[in-house]
Amino acid sequence: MFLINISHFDIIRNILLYEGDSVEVALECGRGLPYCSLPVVSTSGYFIGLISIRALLREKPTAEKRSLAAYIKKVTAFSIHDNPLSYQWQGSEDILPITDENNQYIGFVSMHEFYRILNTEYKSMAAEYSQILNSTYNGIIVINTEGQIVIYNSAAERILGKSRAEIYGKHMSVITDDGGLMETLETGQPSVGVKTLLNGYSIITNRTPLMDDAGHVVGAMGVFIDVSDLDRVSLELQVNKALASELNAIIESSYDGLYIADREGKVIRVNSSWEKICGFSRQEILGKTAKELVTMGLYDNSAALLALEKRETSTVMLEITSGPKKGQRIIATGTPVFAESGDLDLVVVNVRDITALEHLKAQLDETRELSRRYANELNEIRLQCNKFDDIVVKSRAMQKVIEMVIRVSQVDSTIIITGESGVGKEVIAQKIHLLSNRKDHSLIKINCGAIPENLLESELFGYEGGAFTGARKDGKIGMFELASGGTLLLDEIGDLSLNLQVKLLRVLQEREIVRVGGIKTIKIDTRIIAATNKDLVLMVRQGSFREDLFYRLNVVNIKIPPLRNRKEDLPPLINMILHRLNTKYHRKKHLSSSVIERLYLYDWPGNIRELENTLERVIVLAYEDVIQLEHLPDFLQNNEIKIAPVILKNIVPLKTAIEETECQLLKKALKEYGTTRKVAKVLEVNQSTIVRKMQQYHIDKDDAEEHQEDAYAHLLRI
Ligand SMILES: Nc1ncnc2c1ncn2[C@@H]1O[C@H](COP(=O)(O)OP(=O)(O)OP(=O)(O)O)[C@@H](O)[C@H]1O
Repeated sequence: MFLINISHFDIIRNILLYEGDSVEVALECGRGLPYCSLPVVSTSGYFIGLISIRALLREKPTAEKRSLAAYIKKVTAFSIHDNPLSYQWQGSEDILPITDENNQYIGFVSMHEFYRILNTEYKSMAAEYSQILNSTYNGIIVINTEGQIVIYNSAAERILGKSRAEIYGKHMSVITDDGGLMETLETGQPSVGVKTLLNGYSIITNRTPLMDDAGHVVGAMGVFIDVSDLDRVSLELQVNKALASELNAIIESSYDGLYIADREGKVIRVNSSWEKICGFSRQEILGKTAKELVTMGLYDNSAALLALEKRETSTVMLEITSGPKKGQRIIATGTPVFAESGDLDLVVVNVRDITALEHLKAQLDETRELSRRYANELNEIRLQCNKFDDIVVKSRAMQKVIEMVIRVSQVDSTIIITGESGVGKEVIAQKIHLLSNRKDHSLIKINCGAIPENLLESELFGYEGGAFTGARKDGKIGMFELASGGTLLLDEIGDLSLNLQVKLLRVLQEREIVRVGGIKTIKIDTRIIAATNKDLVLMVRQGSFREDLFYRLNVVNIKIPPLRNRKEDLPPLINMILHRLNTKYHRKKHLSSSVIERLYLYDWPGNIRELENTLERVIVLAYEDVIQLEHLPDFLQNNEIKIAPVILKNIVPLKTAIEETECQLLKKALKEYGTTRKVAKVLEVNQSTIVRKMQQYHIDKDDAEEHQEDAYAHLLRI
């Protein structure tokens, strides 16, 4: 392509003249030939010059032979190696002599032939140049000195969005954005690598002025390199780079040690955690195969190897067998990663220091143990709750009592249970005993008020043989000893004589007894629970109960509120007692709603025992299955029952009694009726009086019930 050689031309070799030839020979030789000139060659074959036949013919013929030498025109021959394209023909000769590099004459080419071939060559060159121009990916525009577009290739059409037909020969100004080509034409200055956005394409332009041999600007060429694809690729590259650095950060920041092996098991990547856990640097292992690492004795097993072999996620426990972490136990999981083709691509191995896991396991075990203990305790509480199935614990006041019972049952401290007759003191003492560690031993109850003093002493302490008249010969063991390991309930403790109070105090202090008539002290392991419906504080004040004994007994005081202060317990109590009685007497009795209402309104001064007795009497005596008002005893038939009598237990100043009565009345009414308006209506006073009285007695509507019991205690203490 574009490489033409003169040897490709039709070289005429055998028409020539020698320098010694005469003019006549030359004329003879040139006759009939289509050439005006002929080459003259020396005898040694060098090219000398050209002879113009026409010039010879113009000469007058003479008789003597004339030498050619005078007519030879010196011209430069064309070397066989010269490029015909660069040949500039300036003379009038019609042949071109050809010589070799040593100026040895070869032949000649007719000028006609020379230009014909050159012309053909130029045409094909032009076509090829055009092809090249149009097939180049870069847009090329060439303008002449006038700024007219003379070259405009297909890529330029694509980039500028204008066809060649529209543009060709037009002034560059037809293109809105000329890419600075006119400027190049004007300044003659090239500019390279200017990036612009042209017609939506990202373009780099190179502008070059076109110069002639004299250095004049004869045009300008602009090359527009479309880098839109490049930009896109570079954007993709940036995204991929960011993704890679993100991945890198994730891998590096992983708490688990990670190493990645290729399909041959060769380690291609390792993170810092892996280095830390295993004690090897990445330089030591990168490029080595999983098998080599085991053979080298770094560790004794390989999850990567296993995953490669099995082609599935595999976990192994391994031990580091060399390096600073020698002896470290590790859990490693190898996960194979497959390419879309299904071929195994990579293995990702995740390692974790098992010591941390073991630590976690220990924590888990501890937590499990803790929850097992809690579950047991919960179970225990549930069991304890079941132990209250046979009694009613509905009201908040009774729930508080039971909570206390559960707590005190776990310790051996002395307890005093106080409350009116029939509220359930003995029941509570039994519960404490049954819930305590002493439950497998006896609970012995002794009523201190029911036995004469001298008898009570020997009952409690026992006696030695012959201690007194009528005493057994071999003596008798007392209640303190009998209840050893168990519980002794001293009921009606308020009825204990002062003499026995001293003795009891000693037992409580020393935890030992001396039998009546004996001298030997006997250690006892008996829990003492005392119970009374008397006001021991008052008795202490009056001197009928020893203060020191009172404090000894009063370590824990369980106060059971009277039934009238916990009416929520009444319906379930009625149900429970009815069920028990119906079973006992094989009846199916139930109460009419008016009876239930009447029972609710009654104050039950004899508490639960009174309720039990009343219901038993009704169940036994009534014929009908549904108990009506008329079946109730007289004291319950009274319609005025709603107006509860004020029970006076002690002599107190009138003003105090009135105030306490008012206070109790208000609290009770508030509890039952809720609003001051309703209370005012029931108590038949103004609402403002109720509000004023509440302020006077510092009554908060919510704690009316809570403080009821304390109010009684306060009243009794006066
Ligand atoms: N919460 C309760 N639920 C069901 N029955 C109860 C409850 N409290 C007490 N009782 C029953 O009430 C009756 C009287 O109880 P308990 O003998 O324990 O009272 P007390 O206070 O010891 O009486 P006293 O002072 O007269 O000795 C018993 O039959 C008992 O079973």
